[in-house]
Amino acid sequence: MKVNDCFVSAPGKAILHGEHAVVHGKVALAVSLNLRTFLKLKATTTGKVCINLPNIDIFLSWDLSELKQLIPYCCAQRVELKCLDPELVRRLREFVGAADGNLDTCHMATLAFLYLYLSLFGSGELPSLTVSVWSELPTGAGLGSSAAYSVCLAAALLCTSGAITAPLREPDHAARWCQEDLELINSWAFRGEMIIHGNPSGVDNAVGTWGGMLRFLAGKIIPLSRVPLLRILLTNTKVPRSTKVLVAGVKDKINKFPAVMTPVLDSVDAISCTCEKVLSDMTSEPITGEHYNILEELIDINQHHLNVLGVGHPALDTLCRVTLTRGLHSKLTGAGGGGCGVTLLRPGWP
Ligand SMILES: Nc1ncnc2c1ncn2[C@@H]1O[C@H](COP(=O)(O)OP(=O)(O)OP(=O)(O)O)[C@@H](O)[C@H]1O
Ligand SMILES: C[C@@](O)(CCO)CC(=O)[O-]
Ligand SMILES: [Mg+2]
Repeated sequence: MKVNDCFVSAPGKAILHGEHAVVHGKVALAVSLNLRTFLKLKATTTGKVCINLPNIDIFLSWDLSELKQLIPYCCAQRVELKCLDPELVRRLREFVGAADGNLDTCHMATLAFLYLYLSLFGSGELPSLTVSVWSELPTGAGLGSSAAYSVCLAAALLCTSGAITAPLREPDHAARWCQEDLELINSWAFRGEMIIHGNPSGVDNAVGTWGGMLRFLAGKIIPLSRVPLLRILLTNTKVPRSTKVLVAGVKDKINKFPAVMTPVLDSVDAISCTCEKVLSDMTSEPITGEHYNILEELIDINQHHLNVLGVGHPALDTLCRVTLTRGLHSKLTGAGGGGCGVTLLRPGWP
């Protein structure tokens, strides 16, 4: 099968408030970054599928004949948006040598690629192609690298399979898909995230798909257009961590102490809603120091909550302490446990 070449990109994100709580049905506020992941898909005649992932040192190729062996297991049922095909996941784990569940998060990227490739092409002829993905985002540092990767894979493979059309180029050369195509991309990116994360809320792939700033609640995505210009400093502690492990740890804590943890999640929800209200006020009335005082206090309270949820790290504590000596307020962003923090900069700072 001969397919067209394709080049796509997707942004990373920062979460202002609501990480972890959003997995448990609470509100999150997130914004896209001008750091992107890029994917180039090239049609080949080698009879192979090759994947080059230089950021995580993975370079693999398979003969189409090997992959065809997996087809009878992948297209029997149309799986629902919110769940993976468990039989295909099991077969793929076996295929990549991780049947015992022993797969590091880097190799989850391979599994996510194969899952999407076989799900989208399994009912027809498998195309021979080479996919290369590279990113400006640090991998596994809280800036949505897994979601940007999954969005790129979903967009390129859907485009190549003919499920969505190649986007029309606008005069400024920024190509855009229609809403329906974006929803399809988002739903397949969510499956990629399910493989890499285990139990994602969907907020990261939503920002990676639509960009801009949005409010996310239980799968519902509301773009926020009335927001003031905020200056946010990103700091990478360079402490490695895995979102999958951190999300599972929070779930365990909630199961162990439901009466203790539920109010914490409710409070994070209220922080997101209060922050959203203040941001909206800042677009309809003159911005004052009081607006910033509230935003800073919300950041401090949320950072304490995230420590209570068990996703802090001494390096993040240091970030908060050091920035506070300059009068600035910081919190972790994304899954925490290391990775990146955000610091709100007041206008005119320093
Ligand atoms: N450029 C990339 N190439 C290949 N795989 C990637 C790339 N970026 C991310 N990944 C996949 O995503 C995993 C990291 O995802 P993880 O969710 O733990 O961190 P994150 O998405 O950067 O942070 P967060 O989820 O907190 O925003 C990597 O181990 C790899 O499987
Ligand atoms: C920790 C988390 O809330 C955000 C990771 O960027 C996980 C998720 O929402 O899927
Ligand atoms: Mg992630």
